[in-house]
Formats: sequence, C-alpha cells, structure tokens
Amino acid sequence: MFPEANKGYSYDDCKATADWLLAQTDIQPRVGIVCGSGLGGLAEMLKDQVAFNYKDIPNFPQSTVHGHAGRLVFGTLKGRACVCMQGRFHLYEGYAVQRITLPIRIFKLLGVETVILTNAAGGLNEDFKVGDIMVIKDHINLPGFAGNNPLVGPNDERFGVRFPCMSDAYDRELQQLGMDVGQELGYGDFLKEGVYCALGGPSFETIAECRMLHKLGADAVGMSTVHEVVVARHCGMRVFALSLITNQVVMDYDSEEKANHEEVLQAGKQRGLQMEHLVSTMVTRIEHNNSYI
Ligand SMILES: O=P(O)(O)O[C@H]1O[C@H](CO)[C@@H](O)[C@H]1O
Ligand SMILES: Nc1nc2[nH]cnc2c(=O)[nH]1
Repeated sequence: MFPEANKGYSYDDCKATADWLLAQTDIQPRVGIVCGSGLGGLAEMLKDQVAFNYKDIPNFPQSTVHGHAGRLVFGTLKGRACVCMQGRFHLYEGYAVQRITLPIRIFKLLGVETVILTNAAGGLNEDFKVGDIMVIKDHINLPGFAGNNPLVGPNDERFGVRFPCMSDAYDRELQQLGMDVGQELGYGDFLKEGVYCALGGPSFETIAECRMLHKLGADAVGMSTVHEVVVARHCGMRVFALSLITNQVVMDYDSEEKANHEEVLQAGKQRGLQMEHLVSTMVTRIEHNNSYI
C-alpha cells in the first residue's frame, strides 16, 4: 500500500535530518519561517546566523525556482531563536507533495512551535492592489480536492492524527496580532485579509479559471503554502501566513495584461522590506510557550 508515499519522508528520516542540523548549531528555534518568491530577504535579518545550503542537508530537496535561494538559516530575531527557509518547494518542480512539506516536519522535530509562511500571489479580489499584504484567514486546497494532499499515505501518530481538523488552520490570535502589528507599523492602507487558493502550477490561470476561483470565494491565488499549512497543523504547530499581492489576475477578455514571474519578483523587491518588518515584529511578540506579548 502507498509504495511511494512514505519513501524518505518517514518519522525516522525527518528525525535524522533534524538531529544532524541540531548537532551543528546551538540555536533551538521556536519559530519557523518559510519565505515566498522574491521574499527571501527576511533570512538576512537573522543575527548569529548558522546557514546551510539545501544541497548539503541530508535528505533535503533542492530549490529550482528563481527567487528561492535554497538555504536554511538559523539565527535570532531580536533575541528570538528562529529557523528560516530561504526558498520553498512547489508541486510544479516535480516533487511529491510529501517531499515539498518534509522541511515542515523537520521544523517540528527541531522544536518549532509557530510557523510563519509568506508567498507571492495573484489578486482575485477586485479591492486588492499590487503591493497589498494579505493576512491569510483560510485556504482552498485545490490539489487536495484531487487527492494530492501531503497526508496521503500511512499515518504516523507521532506526527498527528489520521483525520486532522482544518477549520482552525490559521491561528486567529496570530491573525489579530498580524493586523494589529500592521496597523502599528502604518501599513493600514495596504493591509488586507482573505482566502488563499493554491493550484498546482506552473502555468498561470486562464481568465475562466480566475473567474471561477473568485466565485468560489478566493481572494488570492498561488502555487504553494497550503501543503505546508496542512502538515504544520497535522503536527500541532500554530500557523500564520501572509500573501504579497504581486499582480492582479486577468479577469477580462479585453485586457492586455499577462502574468509573469518577473513582475512577481519585482513586486517582492518593492514591498519586501515592509513584509520583513511585519514578520520580524510579529516574531518579537510571540512568546516561546506560544502565548503573545
Ligand atoms: O508561492 P511562492 O513560493 O511565493 O511563489 C509564487 O510565485 C511563483 C509564480 O511567480 C509561484 O511559485 C507561486 O506559488
Ligand atoms: N497561480 C498563481 N501564482 C502566482 N504567484 C504570483 N502571482 C500568481 C498568480 O497570478 N497565479
């Protein structure tokens, strides 16, 4: 049964990688961060860095997408111990969904309690503009509808239960904290909340697909994050996630606009600093026992 679903992704495989990492750093991270396309600058903010190239980490996949550096960085943000993925993995790179999410299980075994994810996404909500930052309140996992869920395969109870709840996937207190911190930083004009929908990619959406996703209740569309969130929640970590709206999707047959990865990276450059500031301020407000200050 499930011949491929557990190859290299077992509890013992994850533990071996986590132990290998812990043996090489004194930093015991409580917060794990995943950086989206063009948003890896956040990792540079970490002090006392101990960094690993993905290619040097046993059992780790490799980054293949421009804008994803492929480094795992341990360090501190204003004294809080963190680990940061400077580059994530996507279904369209050809990895099994269990492999894409392997680092999230490694986060858990490193002692991470809270996961913060960022991504670049297309805006479906007509009220959104390029450069808006969306606090994700929920998601639609379209690959999951078709059975492409990272929890497919034998369930290891050491990670979590067979049928995990997802109605509380995005921690409500952290969402509130994100909105409060955003307001404090003066980001009110471009801070939004909404539902993120993931597709497999790598092709961007057709006009009909965008119209359909909008009708389904999605505010932003991308090709990542939801798999990581499912795995993080399965093993009991709290989740906070942000989308940077890097482009407005095309909904109109008269439009000449064409989505492309360069504009996605460009928007990341323009709003990257504020995203980094929002995330780093949040980190300083999360206590190690997962309450907030
Ligand atoms: O979700 P992240 O990794 O931010 O990347 C987003 O940007 C890329 C498309 O430009 C896709 O990979 C999409 O998912
Ligand atoms: N699927 C998808 N991913 C994105 N990532 C950044 N922009 C987009 C978009 O418009 N569609």
